[in-house]
Amino acid sequence: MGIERTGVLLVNLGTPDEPTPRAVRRYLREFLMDPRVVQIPPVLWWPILNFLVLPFRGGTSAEKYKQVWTPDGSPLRVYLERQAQMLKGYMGERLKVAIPVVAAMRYGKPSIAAGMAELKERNCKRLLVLPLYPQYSASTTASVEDALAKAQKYHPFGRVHVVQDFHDNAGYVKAVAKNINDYWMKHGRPDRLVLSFHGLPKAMIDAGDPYKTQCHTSARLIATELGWNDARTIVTFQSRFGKAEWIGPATDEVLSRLGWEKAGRVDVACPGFASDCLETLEEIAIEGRKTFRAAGGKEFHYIPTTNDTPAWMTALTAIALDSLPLLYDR
Ligand SMILES: C=CC1=C(C)c2cc3[nH]c(cc4nc(cc5[nH]c(cc1n2)c(C)c5CCC(=O)O)C(CCC(=O)O)=C4C)c(C)c3C=C
Ligand SMILES: [Fe+2]
Ligand SMILES: [Fe+2]
Repeated sequence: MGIERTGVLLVNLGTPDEPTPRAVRRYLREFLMDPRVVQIPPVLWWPILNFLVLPFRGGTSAEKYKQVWTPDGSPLRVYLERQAQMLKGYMGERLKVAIPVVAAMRYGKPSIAAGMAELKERNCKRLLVLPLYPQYSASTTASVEDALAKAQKYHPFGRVHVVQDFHDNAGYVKAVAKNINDYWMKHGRPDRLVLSFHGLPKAMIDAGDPYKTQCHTSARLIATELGWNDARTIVTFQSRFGKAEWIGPATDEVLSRLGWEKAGRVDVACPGFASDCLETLEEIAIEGRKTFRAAGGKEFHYIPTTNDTPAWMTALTAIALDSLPLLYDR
């Protein structure tokens, strides 16, 4: 069987349908009941989540989502849909055959099962899955695999290949570095560059998750590409959730210290996110700036992620094309 019967599923984490406490609770309930994400036995965790976490977090989180919501919806979903459209166009140009590309979310809508159903309807027999997580984690990549395995029962494909990560892919590294450099060409260079990745509970790393090592490798490669692989570049981890110990150093603590030390201009980029979302636009661009300035820092810049920039879409196309031969008959 050739390439023409292959469909591509472009997957990201998921986001609420609306910036309301109800919609946010619904989304967080699905997300935080995933045993790959919260590894507390469900009988203990379910009441904690539903009676202690969601009643409060639903409201505070909805307020945060309101600050970044666009007229077309949540930034994560808007970018995912644009990325899927562009990937389809770029792949079609390179392959000279149009193959379907469908966007899906691990939590919320459009679901992975719905994406698979759509590709089956379009007569696809094989599936290339591209999770938009540059660094592998069981909490993200493996969780997408869980959802695929579950949906395979209803929407079976003859063969499925899941891209595991692309943390050291040359196209990814160059696209992130170019994005930062393009920003610097317009706005000048900082004194410090903070590369902030989403955090993870330390226990997951101790259990063998390669995520932290992959983040550090990506950061080193990106900084080297920029000619900044030295003390000016600092790797941090953001978005701590819950009471357990998370990997560090924590982004907010480092921003506080840099402000307090009068370190000069600080730019933050988030190479672990393939598009802007709540965690970059609210937590870094809004809250991170406040933290830095409250500590006495003066100049703070948030550098947007690669989103739908041509360099990133070209790199993503190359990542997809590199994996496609695994789905041909050889
Ligand atoms: C980029 C990779 C991500 C990893 C690894 C990850 C792990 C992880 N996240 C939580 C808890 C939350 N994450 C939330 C939002 C969120 N997380 C990622 C990505 C990763 N998460 C993204 C892209 C987003 C943004 C979604 C959006 O709608 O824009 C949230 C929800 C927001 C909030 O209430 O603060 C939570 C909660 C855990 C526990 C975890 C690892 C175990
Ligand atoms: Fe997260
Ligand atoms: Fe957050």
